[in-house]
Formats: sequence, C-alpha cells, structure tokens
Amino acid sequence: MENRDKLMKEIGENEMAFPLTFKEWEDVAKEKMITGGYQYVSKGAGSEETAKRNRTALEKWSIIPRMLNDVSTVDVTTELLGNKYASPFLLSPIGMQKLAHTNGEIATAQACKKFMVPFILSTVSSCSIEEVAEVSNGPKWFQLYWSHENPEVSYSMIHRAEKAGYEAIVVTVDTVMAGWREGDMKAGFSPLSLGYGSGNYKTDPVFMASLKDKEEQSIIEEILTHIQHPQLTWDAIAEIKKRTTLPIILKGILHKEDALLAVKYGVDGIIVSNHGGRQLDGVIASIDALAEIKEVIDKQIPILFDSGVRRGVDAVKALAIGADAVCIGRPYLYGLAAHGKVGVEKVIERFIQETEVTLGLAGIARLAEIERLGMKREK
Ligand SMILES: Cc1cc2nc3c(=O)[nH]c(=O)nc-3n(C[C@H](O)[C@H](O)[C@H](O)COP(=O)(O)O)c2cc1C
Ligand SMILES: O=C(O)C(=O)c1ccccc1
Repeated sequence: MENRDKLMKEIGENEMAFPLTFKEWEDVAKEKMITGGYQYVSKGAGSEETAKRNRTALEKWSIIPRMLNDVSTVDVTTELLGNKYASPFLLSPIGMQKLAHTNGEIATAQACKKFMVPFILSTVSSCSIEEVAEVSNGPKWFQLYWSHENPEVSYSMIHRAEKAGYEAIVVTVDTVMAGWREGDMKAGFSPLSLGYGSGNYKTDPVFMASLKDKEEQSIIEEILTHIQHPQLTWDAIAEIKKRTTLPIILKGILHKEDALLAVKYGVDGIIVSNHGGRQLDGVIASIDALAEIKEVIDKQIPILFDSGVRRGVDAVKALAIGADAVCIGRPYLYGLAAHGKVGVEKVIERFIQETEVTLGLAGIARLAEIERLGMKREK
C-alpha cells in the first residue's frame, strides 16, 4: 500500500488545488464551460429517470468483502482482447471535447497515455483520428457512428483508424436517433453547430468528396444526417466485420437477447451502457442490465461497462458483478473542463488508486480473483 500512502501525502501537500469528489469536479467544470455546453454534457434525456437510476441502482448493490488475505500489493492489471492493460479502465467516447477545453481530445489522449488507459475516440470528435494518434502512442480505440447515408464514409473512417494504430472499433448502437433532451431543446443548443465536433468528418476524404456544397452550415447539416442511423441492423454489423480485421465492440447493449445476438454475429465484445441516461429514458440502470447479461454471456466475450460510474467503488462493483473492464464517462470530461490534460490525469489516477484501496479492503489482492467477492442487491 506504499502507493496509497504516497498519494495521500500528495493530496494533502500538493493537490489541494485539484477537486477531489465528482461533485467538486463538476462544479469547477460548470464554472468554466458555457451554460448550454455544461447543460448538454451533464443532463440526461427525458425526465432523467435513467440518469438518476444509474446512480440509485449502483448504490443498491453492496460488496460482501473477504477478510484475512494478504493485500500488501493489489494487482489491478487487466487482460482484454488479448492485450494486457495496467488497470481495468478505459475512457468512454465523448464527442466534441473542445466544448470542454481548447485542447479537446488531444489533451485527453495524452492523459490516457500516461496511464496506458485506452482512449475511445468518438466519431464526432473535435480532433481527428490522425491528430490524436500523432500525440499519443498509447492504446486507442475508435468509436463509430455508422453512416447509413453513405457507408463508404464509415469504411473510410475505419480504414483511417486501422492505419493510425487504433486497436478496436466500438460501434455505438443506442444512438439511432437523437435522444429527447429537453434542456437542449429549450436552449436551442446543438454542439455541432458551434463547430466543435467535425474533426473526423472534415478530414475524411470520402465525406468531403461527397459534398456538393462546402459551406460550413451545409457541412454541419450533412454531418448530422450521417450520424443518425435509424436503419442500423445486425446486417450492418456483419458487413463492418467483413471490412476490418480489428475487433468489433458493440456499445449500448442492455437486453440479454441482444448480448446473445452479439455473440452469434461474432462481435468481439460488448459495452453494457445506457449512454449515461442520454438516449432512451426510462430504461434499466446499466448496472442491473450488467447483472443479467453476465449470466447469459458466461465469459464467451468480454463485457465492458459504463453509465453512472463516479468513483473506484462503483468500478469495483461492476467488476465484481461481471464486467471485464469499466469505462469512465462524465468524470473525465469534467477533469478536462476543469484542468485540461492534468485534470484528466488526476481523475484517472484517483480512479485507479481508489480501486486499489477498495480491492485491498475487500480482501482481493488480484483483480483476476474478484469473483471471490459477494455482491448483494437491495430491492
Ligand atoms: C457530452 C457527452 C457526449 C457523448 N458522446 C458520445 C459519442 O460521441 N459516442 C458515444 O458512443 N457515446 C457518447 N457519449 C456516451 C458516453 O460514451 C458514455 O456512455 C456515458 O457518458 C456514460 O455515462 P456517465 O457519463 O454517466 O458515466 C457521450 C456522453 C456525454 C456525456
Ligand atoms: O451527445 C451524445 O451523447 C452523443 O452521443 C452524440 C450524438 C450525436 C452527435 C454528437 C454526440
């Protein structure tokens, strides 16, 4: 626990300037971001039933710890898709990060590299696939919003991601249309129209060649028609699989039958996620869906998890319930908004440290042995 003591000392002595709790990070981010931008990031869809449920459900799950094990070192290394990672964390894809900080995804990718945490770059990122690869040789995955309008644009992006060294393609399946986000509707807020989120489109040769009108406004409109993909079906997944040698991960699976279909269609992993309550409101908490999906998947493919994770304890619960790795969402975006690259680094570092402390106190010396923990859910 030497690391932990070091961290405690650092927090006490040098890091008072940095926020510590999720709420503190959020408060600083709120101050630094434009009002519409903060609202866009922080809110959920509809009446935010699901955004809230993600939290209440996580709090209903409790850990039943083990005692009298030597936990003088806690090993959180994680194997995923044949790679070994230093921790069980990845960063969820979040579009348009220049909305949070002028350095956007460049800063986030650099912070990830420091901890060798995979960064999942969004299709609608403000920085391009290549720009991000240039500043970070750390692990990177690419998130794809399938373009039904012109599948060749999607294949072009997949090809660019392969060429730039990205290790996996994450196909998001819960965003077939825009979520019902009342805050954004009232404010008339659209991050794309601020020009923050077109890095991958503006640098895509197939997309640019397809445009008749290269005026800014029509580029944005074209991007929007490319992002929404109500026609997305399992056939497209099979098609994508044919076009790349990279592993394919489906993000946004909540039903166990869909998890089984994912296995049937030969995908390499799933992310159990409800998009942080930003898409379909009223859906099951991500952590409860994880518990059900874990049962049927039974280790056939890796299961990743996001939505509502705010600290190390949340991550340990997800890992104990059956996730192979956990994706951090809003917490790192607030770190970015508050303190740029260093902010993201602090958020990641504390997630890892708190996870180590939590596992140690729960009597688990190696993450690989987390199945020894009990988990109980209150009604
Ligand atoms: C501002 C914002 C933008 C997002 N953009 C994307 C995106 O471009 N692609 C995607 O697959 N998910 C996107 N997500 C969803 C996240 O990947 C993740 O599922 C979600 O943030 C998890 O919930 P949490 O933030 O409550 O932990 C976005 C989330 C936020 C907050
Ligand atoms: O805002 C989001 O959650 C998101 O995923 C998204 C979808 C389309 C365009 C930009 C971001």
